[in-house]
Amino acid sequence: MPSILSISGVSKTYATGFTALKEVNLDIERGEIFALLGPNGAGKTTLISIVCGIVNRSSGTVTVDGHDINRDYRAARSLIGLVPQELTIDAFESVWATVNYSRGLFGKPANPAFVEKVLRDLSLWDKKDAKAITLSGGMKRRLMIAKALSHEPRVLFLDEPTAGVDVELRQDMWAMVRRLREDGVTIILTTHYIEEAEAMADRVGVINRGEIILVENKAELMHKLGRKRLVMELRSPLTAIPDTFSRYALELSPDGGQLTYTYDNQAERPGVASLIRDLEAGGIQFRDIDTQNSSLEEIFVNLVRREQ
Ligand SMILES: Nc1ncnc2c1ncn2[C@@H]1O[C@H](COP(=O)(O)OP(=O)(O)OP(=O)(O)O)[C@@H](O)[C@H]1O
Repeated sequence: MPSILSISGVSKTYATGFTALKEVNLDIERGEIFALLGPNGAGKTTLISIVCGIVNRSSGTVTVDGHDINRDYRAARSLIGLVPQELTIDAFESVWATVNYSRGLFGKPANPAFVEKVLRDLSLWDKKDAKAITLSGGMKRRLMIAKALSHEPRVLFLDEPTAGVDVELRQDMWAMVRRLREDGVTIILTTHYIEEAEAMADRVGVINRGEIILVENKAELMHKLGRKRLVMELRSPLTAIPDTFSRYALELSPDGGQLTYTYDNQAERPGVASLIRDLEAGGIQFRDIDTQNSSLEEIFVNLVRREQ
C-alpha cells in the first residue's frame, strides 16, 4: 500500500536566506507512529508547517494519501490534524464550542456524536461546557488534540506534545496517542526526548540542520543509541592507555586523569566487570567511578560526526 504521507525533495529557504530544510525525503506508513527527533532549530516545525500548508516550500512535493498539497490542497489538508506547540484556543469559548467550531472550519457537517466520542476519549466530556480559561494545563493540551481531531483527520501531527508537561500527564498523553493509533490514525510527533520516541514510536527519524540524517525502526535505533559510559577518576594520571587494554574502547582525558569506557546498553553487560578486574590487575587505581547515559545532544553530535 502506498505511504499515507510522502515528502519528496522538500527544501525551504526563508526570506532571510536561511535554508531550514535541505532536500528532505520521507515516507510515512499508514497507521504508524513516527517520531521525528531533532535538536532546537533542526527544522521539525518547518517541515510540519509545510505539510500543513502554513509555510510554503521552496521546492519538492508533498502528497497526503495521494493528494498533492498544492494542486489538491483542500483534500490534502482535510486529512491532516495539527496540534501545534503553542496553545491556540479561545480562552472564553467552551470546550464543546471550540471543537465544533474547528470542525466547521473544515466544512464538515455537524456531528455531535463524533465530537462527543472525541471528548470522551480525551477525558474532556465532563468539561464540555467549561470555558477553556478554566481548564488545567493538561486539559488545555487535550483540548488542542480534540480540536485537531474534530474534522476526522487520518494523519495527526503532534509538535512537541509533552514539552514542559509533568510525568503523569506525559504518560496519559502517550496512552492516548496509542489509542488513536488503534483507531487507525497515523501519528507523527516531534520531540526532543529520546524516552518519548522509545515509549511511543514504531519508527524514528532524526533531523539535524535541515537534513534527515537517519530513519530507522525504533528497536534498531535504540540499539544504536542506547549507549552508556563508565567514567573513572584515576588516582594517578596516565600518559597513555596501556596496550593490554586495546580490546576495550577506552578514552583518556587530555590531562590523563580520567578514563571513559563507552559501551552498548543493549548488549549483555559487555565486560564492565572484567575491565575493572583488568584495571586492578594492571595497577591502575581509580578513586571514583560513575555511569552516565549518553544524552540526545551527544547522540546527535555522534550522528553528525559520522555523517561528515
Ligand atoms: N520565518 C522564519 N524566517 C527565518 N528563519 C526561520 C523562520 N522560521 C524558522 N526559521 C529558522 O529555521 C530553523 C528551523 O526552525 P524550526 O522551528 O523548523 O526548528 P525546530 O526543529 O522545530 O526547532 P524547535 O524544536 O526549537 O521548535 C531555525 O534556525 C529557525 O530560526
